[in-house]
Amino acid sequence: MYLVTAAEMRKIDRCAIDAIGIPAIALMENAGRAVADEVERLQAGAGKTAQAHAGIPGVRQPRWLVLAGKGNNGGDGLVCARHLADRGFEVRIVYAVPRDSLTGEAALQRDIASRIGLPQEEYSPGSIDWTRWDGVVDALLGTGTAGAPREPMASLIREANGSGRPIVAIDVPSGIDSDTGETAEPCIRACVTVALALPKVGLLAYPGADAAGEVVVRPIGIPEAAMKSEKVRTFVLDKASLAVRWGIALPLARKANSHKGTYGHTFVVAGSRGMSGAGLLCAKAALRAGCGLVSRAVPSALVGSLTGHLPEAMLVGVADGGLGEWRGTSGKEVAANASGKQAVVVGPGLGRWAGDALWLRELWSGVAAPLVLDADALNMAAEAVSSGEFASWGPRQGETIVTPHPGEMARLCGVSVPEIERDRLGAARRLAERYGVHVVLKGARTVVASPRGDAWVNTTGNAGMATGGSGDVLAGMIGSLLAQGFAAEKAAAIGVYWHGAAGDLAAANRSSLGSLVAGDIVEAL
Ligand SMILES: NC(=O)C1=CN([C@@H]2O[C@H](COP(=O)(O)OP(=O)(O)OC[C@H]3O[C@@H](n4cnc5c(N)ncnc54)[C@H](O)[C@@H]3O)[C@@H](O)[C@H]2O)[C@H](O)CC1
Ligand SMILES: [K+]
Repeated sequence: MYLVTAAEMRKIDRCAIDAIGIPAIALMENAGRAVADEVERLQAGAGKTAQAHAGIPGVRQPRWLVLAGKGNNGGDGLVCARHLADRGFEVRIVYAVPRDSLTGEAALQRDIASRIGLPQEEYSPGSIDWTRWDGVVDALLGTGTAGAPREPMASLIREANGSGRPIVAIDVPSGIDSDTGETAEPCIRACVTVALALPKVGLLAYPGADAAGEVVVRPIGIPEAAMKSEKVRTFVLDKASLAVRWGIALPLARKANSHKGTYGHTFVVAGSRGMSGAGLLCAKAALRAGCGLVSRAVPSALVGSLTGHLPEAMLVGVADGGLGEWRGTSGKEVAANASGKQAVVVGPGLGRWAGDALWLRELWSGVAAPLVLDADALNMAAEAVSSGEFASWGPRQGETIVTPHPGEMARLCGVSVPEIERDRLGAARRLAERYGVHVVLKGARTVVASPRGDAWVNTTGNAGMATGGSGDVLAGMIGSLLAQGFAAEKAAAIGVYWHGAAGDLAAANRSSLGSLVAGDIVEAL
């Protein structure tokens, strides 16, 4: 499914209205009715509507407040109020603006609401008895939001949040930036957000995702032709998108008539003295993700102690002068060992040493296969970027995937972590386009961005996966998928989705998220 910005939604909307000729008021009617459906569903969960509808004596009507702004989001709210009233709800409309400031379709809906006698008032701080109401519809601000909610709307939002009533937000919770997920102070804290036609980026990206609660996407009658009129390049990374865009489903199919050579050979360059677990997790994840063979390169002094720990993987010792660390090895030799493999993963648990950026450069240009750079390899690359040295590295032969967490991403981009977190999608996209690499920006709602400009926002995973080794597992999985022949964008997207799904499965088997460890994710694959 597409994931859109406010501007993209506006263009799609305009195409449906202006080019195709669907009246705006029809879309608004569908939008308001869809929200009323969700309110009814929520209220039915609370038990009252069903009983009231069944005419059970003594059961009072459900009571909902509709908070309306002056734009089309407010108009959607007024339609919703009308439908709720028709379904037996007691409703009251509270305008956050002077009633006569509504324009266009919203003004029309205001007049309809007046003619059918729906109770309406203009907000004045402190005048609402919130205890009287079962729930609240937030129709204050939608995709036309500019900046933080202004007074008196801001006070109304604070009162609504403080009321403890369930809030159903129309399209987006008022106060979020629909393009980035940034939240203003104040911002509606919804339990359900009904996204109209398509989900907006800010509903998936944190902290907007927290403010949105459960996101329900409802069609409002915008034809597919209008959706396709705008070249949207951002997608929700979920089961449906993988199936629709690429025909991919998990578990990945395997041919009956196949052998280990069919599924490729992953070369893992990871782990060193004191950090050998990173390499183990990475290699094990690669095996569990389905490639035919895994070779694990380690500083040769470690070969003895690591032998037998992961019998399915081969160990390749790289001459290290007896140090057990990568600083004693030659990047050229590592690259030579990688030759003939279908994918190479470099980074987890490497450590850092003087001159390591030059070591990485040998792999950058010496490895022909697709390459995954993670962890310390990213810090080496960041150093090369900031010193200007990276400019001379030139393009690689195979595709490159970088898998930074926000800290590594900030170093790669030469900005602060909050700057990355403010617009994760934008940051990932810019890095991908600038360096011609595929970017996997990790964190809650991992972003996958390709150098062609396409991007995905992941929906799987949980806070239990914020644990040491989780990233090593992901790097190994992506390497494994590359080795199996998936192009970089697919390998990254499938890897990210699957890693999160495995984490969710692993979490379901534990009583607390905090007790999840990276090895559980590997086992859940
Ligand atoms: N997706 C669709 O095809 C449809 C969406 N609909 C709904 O329309 C809104 C977008 O409506 P729009 O009129 O463009 O903007 P808003 O309603 O979000 O509000 C704009 C309104 O509010 C004022 N304003 C802006 N920022 C602030 C602020 N920070 N504080 C106070 N006031 C602010 C501004 O002056 C504007 O007048 C979309 O989200 C859907 O809900 C259609 O109804 C159906 C088709
Ligand atoms: K809203």
